[in-house]
Amino acid sequence: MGKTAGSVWENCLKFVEDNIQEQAFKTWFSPIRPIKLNENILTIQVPSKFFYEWLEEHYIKLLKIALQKELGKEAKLVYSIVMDQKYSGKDPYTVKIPSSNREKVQLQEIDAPMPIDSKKVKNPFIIPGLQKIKIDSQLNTSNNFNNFIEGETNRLARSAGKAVAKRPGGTSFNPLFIYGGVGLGKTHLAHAIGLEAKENHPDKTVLYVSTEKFTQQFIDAVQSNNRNDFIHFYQMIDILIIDDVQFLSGKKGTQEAFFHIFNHLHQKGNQIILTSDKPPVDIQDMEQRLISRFKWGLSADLQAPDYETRFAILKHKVEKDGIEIPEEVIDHIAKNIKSNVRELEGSLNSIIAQATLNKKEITLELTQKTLANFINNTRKEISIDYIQRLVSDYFKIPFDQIQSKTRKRDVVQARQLAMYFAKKYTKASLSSIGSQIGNRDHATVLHACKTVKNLSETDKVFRGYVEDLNRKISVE
Ligand SMILES: Nc1ncnc2c1ncn2[C@@H]1O[C@H](COP(=O)(O)OP(=O)(O)OP(=O)(O)O)[C@@H](O)[C@H]1O
Repeated sequence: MGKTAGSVWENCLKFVEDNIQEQAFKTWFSPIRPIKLNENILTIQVPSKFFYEWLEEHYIKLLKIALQKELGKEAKLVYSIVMDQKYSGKDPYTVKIPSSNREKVQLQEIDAPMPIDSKKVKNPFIIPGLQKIKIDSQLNTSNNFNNFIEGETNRLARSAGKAVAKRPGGTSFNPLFIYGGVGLGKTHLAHAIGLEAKENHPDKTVLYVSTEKFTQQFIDAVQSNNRNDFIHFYQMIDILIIDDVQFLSGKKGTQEAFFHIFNHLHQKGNQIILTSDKPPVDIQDMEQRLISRFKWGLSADLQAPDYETRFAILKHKVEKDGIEIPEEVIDHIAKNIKSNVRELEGSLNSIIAQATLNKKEITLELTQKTLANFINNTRKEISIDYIQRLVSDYFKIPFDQIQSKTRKRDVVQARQLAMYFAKKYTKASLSSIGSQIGNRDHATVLHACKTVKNLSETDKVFRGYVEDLNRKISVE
């Protein structure tokens, strides 16, 4: 009977087994599947790129001897990476991706196996048949460095991002942890780093994913028994960008999977970029081992832009869009809209819209009027009712419980927070706040405000609640 891929590989394994430790053999050789024999060329399937690199580094000489014993001096080896451990037997060049990723990340086709041209093969043993997996990086090209305006408040994060894009994995900024409040440019910067890294290193795989999507993919993978495939997939990425990691909070399973991915990538010197709305230590319900890893590299914050940066951002935007606006208008917006860049852009857009709709010129007067409306509109929804609903939603405590007389500890705490924020964000009097939140008197409201203040100073977890809620309310 003629030789088959199976019989050749079986004999190779016997030889390898006699020459290495049992444990190493089990780890590195048992998962390999022989898939094709074409004259003196054997194709084997390995479960990941990492796996292939390990074989190359540690066992290639042994493999060569083993294979030459079977197929003669001209023996050659081709690797095929198949994510799904169970090789389907249909098409050796198909990289199987967990269905969750296939749909959501839109992992694309792999490179077709390179034609085997022995004259071009540099390594006389290995045929360059290793498939490279192409993935869609999910990067938004409009969020690049060219239109990310530099200023005092983002300088460190921006230059760290630039350094990472130049030498991904090669700086001590691994992971690069970018944090800051809403609308301050975390996502924009993360995309910019990814885009520039891709441009500098076209051979590297870059992937941007939001934590929400990552979590959903993980849930899908678990449900379809593809947990390992999910982890292997992410372990292949050279530059992994995960946005809003604070949303991993409380998600134990996803945190665990991410821990394995993080360790693997970090160990290999692959770059990890994370964004969050708060610094690592302030993320609640996050495994300590992850928090400590987040701090391994560089944590850089983005703060609310100062006047000069706000001015420069507005100026850049109008110039880019080819809109003529007097400098005093830009100055007026930059002086009045201070909270974040999203709001800054929003206010500029409403001024442009007003002028266009009414066929008017953009003047200081029109700007003042529009801005007054804009500020009113963005603040309009902050009513006591709105605050109560937000608090009820945040703590998952039914609205009517907050309104009730119950003295249950968590409800009391939620009620006190609602009172505190009602005092902070509305013009209502203490007694009016009390009557709208559980029909209490003004002394109760006063007591609630003091309690919240005191607890924020002494209790870190509680302070986290206050900051989270504050952020949520002030965005609206
Ligand atoms: N330095 C900057 N220069 C130019 N545009 C900026 C800058 N910072 C932020 N922006 C713009 O502001 C808007 C909000 O930024 P982005 O979405 O990146 O914020 P974020 O911090 O990720 O917010 P969130 O916490 O809501 O996710 C985007 O349109 C972004 O392009």
